Amino acid sequence: MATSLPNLYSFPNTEALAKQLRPYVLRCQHAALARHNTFRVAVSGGSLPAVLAKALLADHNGSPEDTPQFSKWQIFFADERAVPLDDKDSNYLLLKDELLSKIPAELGAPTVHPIDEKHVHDDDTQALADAYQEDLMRSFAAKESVKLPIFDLILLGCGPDGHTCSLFPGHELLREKDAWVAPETNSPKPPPKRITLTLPVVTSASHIAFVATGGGKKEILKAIFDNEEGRSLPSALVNHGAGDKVSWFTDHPAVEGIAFPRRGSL
Ligand SMILES: O=C(O)[C@H](O)[C@@H](O)[C@H](O)[C@H](O)COP(=O)(O)O
Repeated sequence: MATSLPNLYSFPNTEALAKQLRPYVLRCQHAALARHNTFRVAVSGGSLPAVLAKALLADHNGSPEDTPQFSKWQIFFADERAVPLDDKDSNYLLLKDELLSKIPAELGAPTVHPIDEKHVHDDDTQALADAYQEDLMRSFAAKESVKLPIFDLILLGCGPDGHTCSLFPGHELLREKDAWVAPETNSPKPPPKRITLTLPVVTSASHIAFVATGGGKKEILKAIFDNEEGRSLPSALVNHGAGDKVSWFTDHPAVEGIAFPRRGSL
């Protein structure tokens, strides 16, 4: 467990949030490119892709610090539903519609790692998870074997029940220690069959950012940040496991009444 605390940022609205998310992501990009000339990032579904697009596709000033170098990005999915890539429930399709299809040619094209469609209709979702884990192993381990993949950045949402990725409250999967990617066959949020990065992979990332907006998140964020009983919620477990590597990008309605100290800017 980390001894440091997560950073909780709060902004008046999604536009202001996106303006701050941009330099945060680009700082992670520059640090990663300096270290290994590639930027490995994992993204969730839900409302995140739209906010990320707002941040990254905004007008830019052309300086290297303010420019996404998408040709050096490798984009993975923090979780994905067991559906074909053109299904309306696919997180890949969501990201494609919101962001990938709108990247101007001069910013380059990222390498995207979708799930292997040939396993989406298997009765057992394990094969889909295994195939994705093999993709991660090829992408992260190169020649030598690594214990865990270290993402440069993982971008997450937080559900109204405190779930993140497809890690749901009380599910056995929260105790997974060995697998990098695991199946979830009983998701309370439809569709039920999914794959997800596991908690050790999430907390090992260099940077982890949550985006959570709207008054509908107020109760659960209070439980995560202020209440002892919220400690076992999946999003709180990420906070406890990764400490100040975690940054929460919220709007004011989502954190109304929360005692945990907030920061106004990065
Ligand atoms: O595929 C999924 O269902 C998502 O990855 C999921 O984990 C999402 O991030 C949260 O449910 C928050 O969603 P919102 O941002 O839409 O509230």
